[in-house]
Amino acid sequence: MDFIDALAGWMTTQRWYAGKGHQPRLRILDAQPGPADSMRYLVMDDAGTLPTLYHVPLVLAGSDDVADVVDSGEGRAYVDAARQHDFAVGSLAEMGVDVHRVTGSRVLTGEQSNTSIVFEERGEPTIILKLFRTLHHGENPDVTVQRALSAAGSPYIPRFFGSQDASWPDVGRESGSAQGTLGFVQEFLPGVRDGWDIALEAARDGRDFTESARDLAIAVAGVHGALSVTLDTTHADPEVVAAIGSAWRRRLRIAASEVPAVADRVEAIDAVYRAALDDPWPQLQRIHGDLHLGQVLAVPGRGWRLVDFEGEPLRPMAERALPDLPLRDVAGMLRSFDYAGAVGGGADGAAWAAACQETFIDAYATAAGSADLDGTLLRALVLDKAVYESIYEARNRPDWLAVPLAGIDTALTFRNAS
Ligand SMILES: Nc1ncnc2c1ncn2[C@@H]1O[C@H](COP(=O)(O)OP(=O)(O)O)[C@@H](O)[C@H]1O
Ligand SMILES: O=P(O)(O)O[C@H]1O[C@H](CO)[C@@H](O[C@H]2O[C@H](CO)[C@@H](O)[C@H](O)[C@H]2O)[C@H](O)[C@H]1O
Repeated sequence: MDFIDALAGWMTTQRWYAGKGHQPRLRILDAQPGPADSMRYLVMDDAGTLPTLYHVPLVLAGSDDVADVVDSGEGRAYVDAARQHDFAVGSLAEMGVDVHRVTGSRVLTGEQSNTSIVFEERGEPTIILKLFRTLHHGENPDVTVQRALSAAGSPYIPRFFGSQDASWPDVGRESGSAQGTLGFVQEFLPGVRDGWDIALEAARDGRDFTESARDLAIAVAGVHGALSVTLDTTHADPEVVAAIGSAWRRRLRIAASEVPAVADRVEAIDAVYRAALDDPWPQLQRIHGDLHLGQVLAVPGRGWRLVDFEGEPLRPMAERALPDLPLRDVAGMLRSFDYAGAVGGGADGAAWAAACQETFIDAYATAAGSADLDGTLLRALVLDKAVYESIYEARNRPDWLAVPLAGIDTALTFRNAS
């Protein structure tokens, strides 16, 4: 088997491989020397509807009797460099971190669309490096937003330590090359649990979660307030509003073509979009962009922290870096309570979710930093999120498709009643 076939075979087994549902068609766009004798392969997959560029650092091991093998032969093997301590520490140093106190490293396991490595200093986990696996031209929003929040002293995110960019050939650009983010480093928060885990347990047991929902709303509003003063904002000119409206409708068309139940509701959903597009809009600003309970971490004794500001994975990267409506994040959290209520399997999941949603909205409205809560706009954004989720679930977790579909019906019923 040649190298490219072996690479394709290995990549499809990785959680971060985004091309689920098709056979990869790979070509190596570039190979750049990395730390600890590694080679960063920048690998284009042309098989999907849009080409995807993957970041695949590999290192040659002297024996083929090793773990994480990508390709092997003649007693040697290419292995995943991300799982090699020397590569990990070398990358950390390249991102500007003093590595003298680092005593160990390990790759985080779990449902991750990137690869995160946790480092110990004197035996204690203190640093986390997130290696982006898909690369895009332009700085990754995760870096732009977390660096700005950290510099502003926001208490609602982990502290930002550094990042690293790379350039690669791109015949589609006038300059002939593209530049984007390979990864970044931040403070590791020990002993955290993510909000999804905690909420699901509470929903299952029918335990009140409104106090946590209130604290979450305060954290989200605090992040919005800090971002509205630290990064660019845009006036919602008619062209900007029209562009966001087109993105809603583009998404609705994709969902309608993949999910019959959405196709049946296109007109009703579009009526809500029309009303929202006719409303006066607030100033647009940077936001989280894919906020849900899985993106918030509870730090023992210190409250909530938001992570993963990369935006929705199904959205084009250029769109994710634009100023947007803070209510998009509010809508994301409201939908997430709905998910936890539905998936938790408690006696009255719907009532559990409704109590969290009500508390979250009330607390957000009065918290420092919050944006104006326009009901029509919020309803459109809740629908847009549920439409996005219907595509996400149809493609990744068909068993859960009923959750966003029920969310769409609730949002439409609410509109008819008002
Ligand atoms: N600063 C941090 N401290 C502790 N754990 C973290 C930190 N950042 C991320 N994590 C853990 O890693 C998981 C995945 O992080 P995330 O940024 O969402 O990665 P991805 O974009 O690959 O999904 C989080 O759900 C959390 O469990
Ligand atoms: O991979 P990411 O965490 O960036 O986000 C994607 O996957 C999420 C699923 O894990 C998806 O979130 C949806 O499911 C959550 C429960 O697993 C739920 O809390 C969210 O409300 C729901 O949107 C997210 O939309 C997707 O972008």
